Amino acid sequence: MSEHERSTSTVESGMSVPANDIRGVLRIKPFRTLWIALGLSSLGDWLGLLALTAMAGQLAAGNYRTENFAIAGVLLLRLLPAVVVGPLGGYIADRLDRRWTLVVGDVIRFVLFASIPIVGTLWWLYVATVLIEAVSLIWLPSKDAAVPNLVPRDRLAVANQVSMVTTYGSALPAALLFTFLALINSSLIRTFHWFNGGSVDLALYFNALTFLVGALVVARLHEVSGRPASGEITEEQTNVLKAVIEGWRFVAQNRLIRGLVIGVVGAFAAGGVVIGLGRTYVTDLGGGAAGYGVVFGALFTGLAAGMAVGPRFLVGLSRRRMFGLTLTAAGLSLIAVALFQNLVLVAFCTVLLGAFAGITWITGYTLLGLEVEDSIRGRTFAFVQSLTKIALAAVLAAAPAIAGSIGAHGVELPGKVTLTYNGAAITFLLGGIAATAFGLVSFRQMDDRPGVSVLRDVRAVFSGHDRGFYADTGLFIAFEGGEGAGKSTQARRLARWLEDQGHTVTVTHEPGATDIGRDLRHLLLHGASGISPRTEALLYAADKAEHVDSMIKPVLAEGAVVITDRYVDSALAYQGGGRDLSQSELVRLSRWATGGLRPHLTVLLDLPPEAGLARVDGTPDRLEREPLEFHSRVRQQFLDLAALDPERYAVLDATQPVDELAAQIRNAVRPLLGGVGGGVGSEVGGPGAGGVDRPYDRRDGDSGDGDGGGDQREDPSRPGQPVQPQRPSEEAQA
Ligand SMILES: Nc1ncnc2c1ncn2[C@@H]1O[C@H](COP(=O)(O)OP(=O)(O)O)[C@@H](O)[C@H]1O
Ligand SMILES: Cc1cn([C@H]2C[C@H](O)[C@@H](COP(=O)(O)OP(=O)(O)O)O2)c(=O)[nH]c1=O
Repeated sequence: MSEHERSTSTVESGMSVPANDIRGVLRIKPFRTLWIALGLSSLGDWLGLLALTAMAGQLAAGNYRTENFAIAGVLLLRLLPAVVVGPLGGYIADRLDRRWTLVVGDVIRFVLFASIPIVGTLWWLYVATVLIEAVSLIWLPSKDAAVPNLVPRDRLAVANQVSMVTTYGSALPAALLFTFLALINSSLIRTFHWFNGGSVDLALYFNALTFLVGALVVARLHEVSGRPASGEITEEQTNVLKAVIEGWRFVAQNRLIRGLVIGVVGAFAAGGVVIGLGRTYVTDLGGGAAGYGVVFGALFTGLAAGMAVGPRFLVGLSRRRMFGLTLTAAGLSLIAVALFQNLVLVAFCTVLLGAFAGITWITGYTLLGLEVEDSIRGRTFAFVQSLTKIALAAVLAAAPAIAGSIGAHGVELPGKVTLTYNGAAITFLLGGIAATAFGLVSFRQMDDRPGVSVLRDVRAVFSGHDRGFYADTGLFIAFEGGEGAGKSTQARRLARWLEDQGHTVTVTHEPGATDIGRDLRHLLLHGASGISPRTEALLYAADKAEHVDSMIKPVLAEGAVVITDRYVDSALAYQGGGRDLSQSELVRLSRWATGGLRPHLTVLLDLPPEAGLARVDGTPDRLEREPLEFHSRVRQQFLDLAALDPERYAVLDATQPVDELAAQIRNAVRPLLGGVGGGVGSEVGGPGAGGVDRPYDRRDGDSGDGDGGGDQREDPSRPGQPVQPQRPSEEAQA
């Protein structure tokens, strides 16, 4: 294990894990049990979707048109109950014992799924699909309502994130499993006479089994028993149609939301076309059930990859631009899927399609969270979610129907080559063109940098130019966090420790470390009330510009350590998360003010704002007087920023005692002190560390370590040599 890894794991295996850490929530046993049940049921759901569409196609086999209508029927029946009677599920779940609802729901779904291949007719497949959906409509709200009782409040957001990732993330293993089961199934049919079922029977039986196991898992979960307190669920259940109608009013008024809604619906429609017609298209290309599994899996691999790496690119590019661009790219990928009549190429383009759609989706969600005004955010979310459901239902139903009515067509190419384009390919093409158009429209609606070339922006992102830079000499550490998190306390503690080891350290803070800064600080914190958010952002930016130029850069140039109490993240969190200013604009403003200088490490001291504000004494300043929701948004924004670049952050639970925190901070800083202590050779710093031309300044005659951590203060291989800075990674150096 490298020094870096060791220090991170020490930090995280601390007694209390930060509230935003997934492991923390999974350590709660009842939640973990419920999570396993959810995982099984989601796996079953996806497997069921694949198997049922495949089976519907088979049962109606023979005619291109009826096959497509049969598939459309299954997809529509799956979605329709949710759209029409969605809230009813919550209402019923409200009146039943939760554990029994979950167990019985799973057992019923087990029986229904197992019955489908046994009965083996199309009409029973439809009836069972509706019944299964109806049960799911009660099962899911019961599950959702159970979670808040199993998890403490501050971990609820992470718990929801885990549930969401599990629900969608299980599509990929389901696709792999489906492919695998389809292959086994065909060899079973060949080998054994008694196994004379259809090519997906095995998948359906397996699927049934996931529900039975899920039932057994939940049966042991006594913690979820009982009925919810009234009102608990109904809050979650918004009436779909009502939300849509009310939502139109906001959409019509707001350019940003209009662009977002158009885009999100476009992305869903593009994805829906692939799901709705994937089965037919793969058959057209000569692939069977296994091929279908591959394409389906490709879509979700792409989605997952896009969601995982997309936000990293976002650091440099305006989110609004990113949104329209990736949607356009998703549309173009769908066009490529339609034109290439080859299964391998189709699978490849489907990965791209999924990746772009994934980035669009996550960007859209982030935009909704960050840039839509607080007062209408809830309604906008409800509106977008309802609309996507309806769009998905419409596309899933319409696409196979359109494909069925188009039928098969050939295209004559010069040289006597005939390309056959069936209804599915042509529908894909139409869907791709529509998604591309949606992407372009929403780009125009939302562009926040008119007149600036898109190519230049994109190039800047890929060259890393826009991401800022890290000083070559010295070590720059920032402390961030809400009011009273303990930043100044810990900054001083760390400085003392570093000085004891012979480093030259400057402790500073924002705002107000320079002469001009002091005046700005006074204006900002104790000046007249009613300062506009933009003015506030500019004044903080002015303070940063002065701070960086006149203090931070000169000290770093001498090779010393700079520890600052607050830096750019404070602006992004307070002015961006707290006020409603655009994140991308603030990123650019801060970058301009600081010349792009970024800390080698940011220590984020995370704690609930109530706790932090309670620690602050004296008359509260202008920002401390802001309401609790303001401070909660600030906290969330800090956590989001840390999540974008985990290597550069140490996120610590600031409710811990001062000494414990100080030790964890030392652990996080130690690997950056190149040449100090062991394990440097295995550090992740890599080549970047070797290129350092200016070592730290280091006083002679080390005094004691002071923390009893047993650290070595010198590189044993280079006694008496000054220490060299190490960087967590090279990637970010511009
Ligand atoms: N880990 C901690 N636990 C309890 N109280 C703390 C802790 N760290 C600091 N404090 C106290 O909280 C108050 C605010 O600490 P300070 O370091 O000034 O926070 P900040 O700089 O983040 O506003 C001080 O009274 C300090 O003694
Ligand atoms: C640096 C910075 C601070 N702030 C806010 C956060 C704090 O409420 C205030 C700084 O006050 P300060 O008293 O230094 O905060 P703390 O004692 O918590 O460290 O300014 C911004 O809003 N934007 C910024 O860019």
